[in-house]
Amino acid sequence: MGMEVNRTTRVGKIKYTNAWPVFHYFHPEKLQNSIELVTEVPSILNRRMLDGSLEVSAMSSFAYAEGADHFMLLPDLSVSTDGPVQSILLFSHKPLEEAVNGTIALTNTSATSVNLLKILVEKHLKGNPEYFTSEPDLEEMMNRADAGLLIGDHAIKASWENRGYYVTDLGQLWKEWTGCSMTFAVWAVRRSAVASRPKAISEIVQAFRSSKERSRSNLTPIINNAVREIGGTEHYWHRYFSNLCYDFGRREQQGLELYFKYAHELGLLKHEIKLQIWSDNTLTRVKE
Ligand SMILES: C=C(O[C@@H]1C=C(C(=O)O)C=C[C@H]1O)C(=O)O
Repeated sequence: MGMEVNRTTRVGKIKYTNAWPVFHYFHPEKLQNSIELVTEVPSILNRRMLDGSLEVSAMSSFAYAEGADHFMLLPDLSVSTDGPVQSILLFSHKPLEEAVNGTIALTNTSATSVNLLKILVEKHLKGNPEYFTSEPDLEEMMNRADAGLLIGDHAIKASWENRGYYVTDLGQLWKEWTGCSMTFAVWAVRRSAVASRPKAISEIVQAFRSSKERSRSNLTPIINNAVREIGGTEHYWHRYFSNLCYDFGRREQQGLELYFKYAHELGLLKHEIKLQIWSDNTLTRVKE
């Protein structure tokens, strides 16, 4: 067939610091294919991937599963932790065991973490709370609820303020309960884009992977940006970024599969999910 038409590919970037290493050296203007970068909180990127107004995005792993028929995962990319994450935090007035039978406010910026909380509460802690969705404003949440869930930089900033709340790190609780790692974000591509612009997708995947590798070899520029834009100390951000895993290997995939299995058992996901990962020869298979 003829040449691929160079249409603009819309790519979503997570607004939170946790995704920075994969985006720090991702420079759309240096790529051959035309790219428009959209920076938003995860819940908005999720919606735009589902409605087709983005072709490629970092997004909530839970939202990938909801739209798995339309998506493929990009290889070797995720935001995961094998234990505490420091930025997925449930703040509560009372100890966790009591809070899980009260009222819980959920940030409207997340998909993975709100469902992770539901899994942990129902399956592990045997709680039965009432949930409501809220703007990510801790004070507002704690005025109205027994506990509040924040993610990303909202959680990080709240954790620095220490208002005497109990704090539960969901990455840590998941690890204690299952022994598994947890994948909060994945990078996905719409299948329609795999078919219509394979070269652009290849180039984008390469650019993400090389940004990740470059960031890994020297975190200093990213740490400095975080101190300047969010606050906190170099020491804090060094620990934060070194603790996050940006790969998507066997261990991360197993943890995510378990999360999807539990989500399906609780009726949070309609279908069982099989991870489908894009590769450079995906197109030949899609065409068959
Ligand atoms: C580690 C984090 O993971 C984020 C959590 C997400 C979610 O809960 O849906 C989505 C994307 C991730 O970047 C975080 O926000 O702190």
